Amino acid sequence: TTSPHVPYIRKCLSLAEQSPPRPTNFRVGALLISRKDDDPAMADDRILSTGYTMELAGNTHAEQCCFANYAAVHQVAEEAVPDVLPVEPGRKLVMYVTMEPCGKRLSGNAPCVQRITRTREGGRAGIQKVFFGVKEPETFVGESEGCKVLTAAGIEWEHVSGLEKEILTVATAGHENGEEEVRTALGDKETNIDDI
Ligand SMILES: Nc1nc(=O)c(N)c(NC[C@H](O)[C@H](O)[C@H](O)COP(=O)(O)O)[nH]1
Ligand SMILES: [Zn+2]
Repeated sequence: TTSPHVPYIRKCLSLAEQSPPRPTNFRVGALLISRKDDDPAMADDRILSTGYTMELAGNTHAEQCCFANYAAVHQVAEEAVPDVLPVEPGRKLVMYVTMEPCGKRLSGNAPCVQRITRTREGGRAGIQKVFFGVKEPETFVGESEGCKVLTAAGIEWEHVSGLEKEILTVATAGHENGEEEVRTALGDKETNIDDI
């Protein structure tokens, strides 16, 4: 059976498809959701914001745009998002992203895990769980650190499997040899000698 989270990842994928292809990053989509506790059918979910890579001006990431869009609606700067996220008894905040939030960026800009963990500063509940459809490939920063940082901040995360190939194909559409990158990331190592 497929995970009930797949439709959310698919929605993030449709966001990612709106991202302008670039060789220097991945095309990613993100959703910020308010979820009722003990609602396994997730029937009472509220989508608070969406974002995709380079949706907003500059070298912006999907999660960054998701927060910035929410901030704009609440007339604050993106950095002030933690102050305007809803705090409602019996509900929690979760995030869906096609790709594991970045723990490091070659540009040196603030990584998205930092934007996520800071929602919990000052004793706020903030974002409690992050669901993503694929781990970040090693293309830019090698072994991804995102999940480790989330865990260290007490934020749960879950890899929702099933859409890896689609996610990686969209993510690498602007890359020189995206197909090769996808195969490598999927672990389809070249046929090795003893398989012949
Ligand atoms: N989770 C995530 N969401 C995105 O929207 C995005 N573009 C990436 N990409 C991760 C990748 O590691 C960085 O794109 C490179 O490290 C280059 O860094 P910049 O993007 O130029 O800051 N990751
Ligand atoms: Zn990022």
